Amino acid sequence: MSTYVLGVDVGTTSVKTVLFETGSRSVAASHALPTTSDIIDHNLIKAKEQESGRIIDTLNRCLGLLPRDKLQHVIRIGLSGQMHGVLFWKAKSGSDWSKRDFFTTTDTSQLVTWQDGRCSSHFLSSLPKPHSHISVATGFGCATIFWYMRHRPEFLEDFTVAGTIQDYVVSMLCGLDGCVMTPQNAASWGFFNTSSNQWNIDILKGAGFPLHLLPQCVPSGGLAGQTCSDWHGIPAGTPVGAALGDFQSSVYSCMSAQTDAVLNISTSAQLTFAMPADFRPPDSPQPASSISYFPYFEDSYLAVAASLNGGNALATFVEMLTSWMKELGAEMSDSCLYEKLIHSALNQETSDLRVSPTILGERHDPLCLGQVTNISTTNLSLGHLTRALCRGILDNITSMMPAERLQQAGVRRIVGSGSAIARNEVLRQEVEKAFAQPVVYGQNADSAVGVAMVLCDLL
Ligand SMILES: Nc1ncnc2c1ncn2[C@@H]1O[C@H](COP(=O)(O)OP(=O)(O)O)[C@@H](O)[C@H]1O
Ligand SMILES: O=C(CO)[C@@H](O)[C@H](O)[C@H](O)[C@H](O)COP(=O)(O)O
Repeated sequence: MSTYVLGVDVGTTSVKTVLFETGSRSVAASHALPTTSDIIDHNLIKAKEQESGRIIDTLNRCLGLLPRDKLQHVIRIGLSGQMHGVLFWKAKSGSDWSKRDFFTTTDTSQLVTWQDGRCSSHFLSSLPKPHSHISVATGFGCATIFWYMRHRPEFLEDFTVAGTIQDYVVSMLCGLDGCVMTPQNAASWGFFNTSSNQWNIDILKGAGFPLHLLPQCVPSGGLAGQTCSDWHGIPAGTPVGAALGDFQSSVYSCMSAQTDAVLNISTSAQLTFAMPADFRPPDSPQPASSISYFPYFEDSYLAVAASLNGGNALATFVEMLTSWMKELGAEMSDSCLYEKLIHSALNQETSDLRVSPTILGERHDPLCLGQVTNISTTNLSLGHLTRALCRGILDNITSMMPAERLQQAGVRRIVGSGSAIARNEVLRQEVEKAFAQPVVYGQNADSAVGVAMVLCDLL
């Protein structure tokens, strides 16, 4: 009889689910659905929040699409998801299981995501200096909590637990009172030391930070508990892994050699390679560096250029066109627009138009926003713009991780992953032009596959 590991990735744009067959180590079924959970709040400039209830509803629908007979034979569950973000809930009442074998959200806040820009450089410079090699940026969980502490302390009084969206799902599945978090996600919140795997308790305490909101740290690849109830046909008592970062999970799904670099483009974009096993990060943060070192498994690290501007730059372009067309009295679905844009750029092999797509800035240079330059009368077609935008996304990430750095690290191959790459041939063409090394492509729904593989490897 076949058994499966369920892998779930709660991404910024979509939820992905896969059933990974343990015997053949292959994907038996998978689904992805957009969450359409973005909250538009004109009162809070630069806020980027998502409705956690809609994300969980999408998760329920996505699981409902998987074959029930196979779900009954799931022996482990792994979750990954968007890092850095934070949501808050009340212990014991964060979810409602009364609707049969799935849960919905109850006393939870919205999710403040990694794209949130409410913490200005001025605000960040007023925070204590972390004892960590990772500097704190806007959109990082601890920075967001500090922001609430200073600007809306009454908001925090409503909640007793905090975590990333993937940690929340794990807590609800296991019926935990608190939240457990792996170093992969904890590092993404800031004020976490990856050498000792501990929060900067003394520094945070000194600054009046609400320490009870810090999750308990458990190893990446470890278990958080067991399902407290039947879940979409998966029997109660099934072991659940502590949630991983989507970045590390996508790398796990497709990095097969030490000489591979992985380029993932989903909503955001990351270009990364594995550091040698004996690498240890510097003692203090280097906020001006475009390369950071994120914990992988055990004591190992990935060097990463983590760009805030990946597939979201294309999505913003599509949104902009949709709103212009609406004003002009025309309508077209997003998927139709993507198809037409990609088609027009495939017919426009190069462009002298230059698009710098850094609409969210970058963590090492938050004030450097997007630009369009070299505009002439002959390069204004949709084909030119789409081609230049795709090239700009690649130019930006390769400027953050220069070719010499990849060469020095001995990178011999680029593995492309993420659905922005999988669904966009123009982007794939630009990826292939951007690197001296050959490019191969990973699986679809990479992070969900990766986290399922991690849980399978624990068997
Ligand atoms: N119909 C489409 N055709 C091509 N690309 C698309 C389409 N819809 C979304 N995308 C791209 O996919 C990106 C989202 O990828 P996804 O893997 O779902 O993100 P995440 O893992 O962050 O949730 C979008 O930002 C956009 O660039
Ligand atoms: O920024 C980093 C790491 O610092 C990224 O690896 C991290 O995955 C992203 O910020 C978020 O997790 C969003 O991921 P995604 O939804 O774009 O897949």
